[in-house]
Amino acid sequence: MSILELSGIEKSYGPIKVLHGINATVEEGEVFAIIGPNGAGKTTLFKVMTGESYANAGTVRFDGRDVTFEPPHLRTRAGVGRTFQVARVFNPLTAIGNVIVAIEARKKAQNRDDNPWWAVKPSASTREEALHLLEGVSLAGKANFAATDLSHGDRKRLELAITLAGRPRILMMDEPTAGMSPGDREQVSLLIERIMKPEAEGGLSADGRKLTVVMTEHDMSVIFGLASRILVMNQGELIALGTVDEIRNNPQVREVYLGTEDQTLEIVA
Ligand SMILES: Nc1ncnc2c1ncn2[C@@H]1O[C@H](COP(=O)(O)OP(=O)(O)OP(=O)(O)O)[C@@H](O)[C@H]1O
Repeated sequence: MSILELSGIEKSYGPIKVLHGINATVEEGEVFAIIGPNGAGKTTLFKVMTGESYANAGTVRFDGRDVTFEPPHLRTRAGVGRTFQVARVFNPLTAIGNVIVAIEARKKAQNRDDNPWWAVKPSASTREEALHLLEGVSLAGKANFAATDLSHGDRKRLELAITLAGRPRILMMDEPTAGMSPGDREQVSLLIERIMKPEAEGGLSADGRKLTVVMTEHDMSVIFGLASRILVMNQGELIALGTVDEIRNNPQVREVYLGTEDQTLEIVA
């Protein structure tokens, strides 16, 4: 079943049109990657999906509901989680403190409780859930570190735990491996594969279903290792949408993005 549907998405900045009628659906449980050269419109399309930017024409549906003009915080509440190129964590708190606040925020939203979060004393079950999430992203050993003392990679792990605390149905990841070494990138790929699984299978998806992931990413080995399907953009147009093999063998994609050198493709083979 489609969890996200984009129909006829157009977007302009002033007189300049940067998205030209994008149609695509994201299926539940898949890793859907958006790739393309610099300036192709990937980030703009991603923001239209998260609500950080609104389309000038077309519709965005999440779980069958029209969310085209719904702001990000309401989409988050409905199950759209989001991570950023530079991890957004709350520096004054510890790692576990960050996750506790996110869990309490979710519970408050569920209970429609307007008490300020700082009045909350976390329950034992909240602490347990926070630790479980930190374990899931391999950060339990640093639960009591101040967020500000964590490395770049660990901050990304923490941001992931914070986002998962909201129990999203779809996880929108903007370049999850940005600024990482090749070894760290591989770790992140393995982590994404693992956390997507339902909890019963050792993952962190809380509702028994596989989590859906949408990502923009420049590292082709990450994309080709993880993606179920890939959307390729060029100059605001969707030029291809298909499986890894279909995209790797698409002559237009090779010409505008992957390169025609066999060497380029061997690296990611
Ligand atoms: N806020 C903005 N105002 C005006 N033009 C913008 C704005 N944001 C993006 N653009 C333009 O829209 C086009 C698409 O940009 P976008 O950032 O979506 O591309 P991208 O594929 O994500 O690029 P990159 O890989 O470099 O991040 C570019 O020409 C860019 O200059």
